[in-house]
Amino acid sequence: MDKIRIRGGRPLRGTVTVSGAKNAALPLLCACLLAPGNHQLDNVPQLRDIRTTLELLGLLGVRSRQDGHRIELNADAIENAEAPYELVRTMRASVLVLGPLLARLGYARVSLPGGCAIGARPIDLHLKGLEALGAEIRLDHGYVEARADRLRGARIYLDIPTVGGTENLLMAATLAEGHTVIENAACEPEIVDLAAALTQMGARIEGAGSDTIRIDGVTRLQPMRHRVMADRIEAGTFLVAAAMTGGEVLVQGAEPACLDAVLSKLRQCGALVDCRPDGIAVQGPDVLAPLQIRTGPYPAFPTDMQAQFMALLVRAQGASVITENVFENRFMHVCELQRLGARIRIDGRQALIEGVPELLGAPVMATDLRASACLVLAGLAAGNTTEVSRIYHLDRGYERLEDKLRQLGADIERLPAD
Ligand SMILES: CC(=O)N[C@H]1[C@@H](OP(=O)(O)OP(=O)(O)OC[C@H]2O[C@@H](n3ccc(=O)[nH]c3=O)[C@H](O)[C@@H]2O)O[C@H](CO)[C@@H](O)[C@@H]1O
Ligand SMILES: C=C(OP(=O)(O)O)C(=O)O
Repeated sequence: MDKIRIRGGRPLRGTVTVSGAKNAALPLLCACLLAPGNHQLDNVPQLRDIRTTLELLGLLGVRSRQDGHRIELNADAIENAEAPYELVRTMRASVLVLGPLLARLGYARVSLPGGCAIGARPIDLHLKGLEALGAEIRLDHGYVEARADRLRGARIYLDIPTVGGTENLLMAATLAEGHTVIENAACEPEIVDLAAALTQMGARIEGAGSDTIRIDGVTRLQPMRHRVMADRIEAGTFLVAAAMTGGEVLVQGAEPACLDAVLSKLRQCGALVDCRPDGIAVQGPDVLAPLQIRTGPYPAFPTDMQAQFMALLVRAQGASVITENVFENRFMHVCELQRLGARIRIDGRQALIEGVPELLGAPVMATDLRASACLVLAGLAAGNTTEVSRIYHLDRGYERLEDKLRQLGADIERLPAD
């Protein structure tokens, strides 16, 4: 398995360009199942999760061609409605084929994704919502089997504003008969991006980005042509990297409007943040101030940035508290940060971080996507050498992270498996 080796202690400087958002591209690719014809998606990041999704869509009968960051897909013939365990277990977002398959074919069989490192992550709300739309759902040997001759519009209240659940139901409702209202919907920018693409396909949607989404079903949709939004989490990761190394970086293409909570915390820790027409520039402070962070559904502070901020706060001057409200087990990076000398105590959903003046490099192991990013960032700020193993997690969600960091002056290299 590949590793990343970092020799830390260099401030990052320069310009880096943000890629398309993984979490927008995945539902957009699944949305292609809704309409026959030739779809085109631009600004798709080159990531392992994207390759897995294309493999899954291929199994279902979608033909695709990738040219750099453009993907063309043809969804004329959906021959198969089954998403197998082997693929779903490697990428939970595969469950996003459920709504579109059901809406288009009236049937879908999708493996239950199961838990993952950061939490149990059930899909009960996706299933309840589809049942409200008239689907008959059966669980059979770890698979969800869903059937409906034609979905019918309904009023759906989500107990939790689930991102994937909102996306699955939004896609399904576009082809349902009549009016659907999703209440307590997730408001994440990726949902706005998906709704924009669906609207361009002919769907009738109002309120995406708010907690109430209204959909008037149509009988057919046209293929999409869409440019995937910029990745706000990748952008945030570079901003944190610059701030914690005392560097100065412009993240080109970053959208400040999607990053309010993150930018506010960067300013509170002492960084200078400048939102410019071409992106966001950040200059790190000499001394990092401690922070109180509480993660939550958008527009609150994103759980996907929690681990990266912890890497920053371990060197702040004073005590910080991070409360993780979205996932019950998203502190797996803590014991690895401790190997570098961090002083962190976990108390339930809270991490209490006592800043230390310096970290010292060590071998560490990545456990999930953002934990990997956190360890790479910590390695950039630590003295000596840090080696991060199991970086396949990183490749799920960051496009050429080590190349982009090297371009900013980091001493970082990928070591191929022995
Ligand atoms: C591909 C993608 O976009 N992934 C993002 C998406 O994941 P994902 O869509 O899986 O996250 P959800 O918003 O669904 O999960 C939020 C919380 O709701 C719970 N829940 C969810 C669905 C359900 O049916 N029942 C239930 O209890 C989950 O266990 C979790 O505790 O949003 C998360 C929260 O911003 C991000 O961390 C992920 O990066
Ligand atoms: C948790 C994440 O992704 P996924 O939902 O694909 O596991 C993430 O992007 O941080």
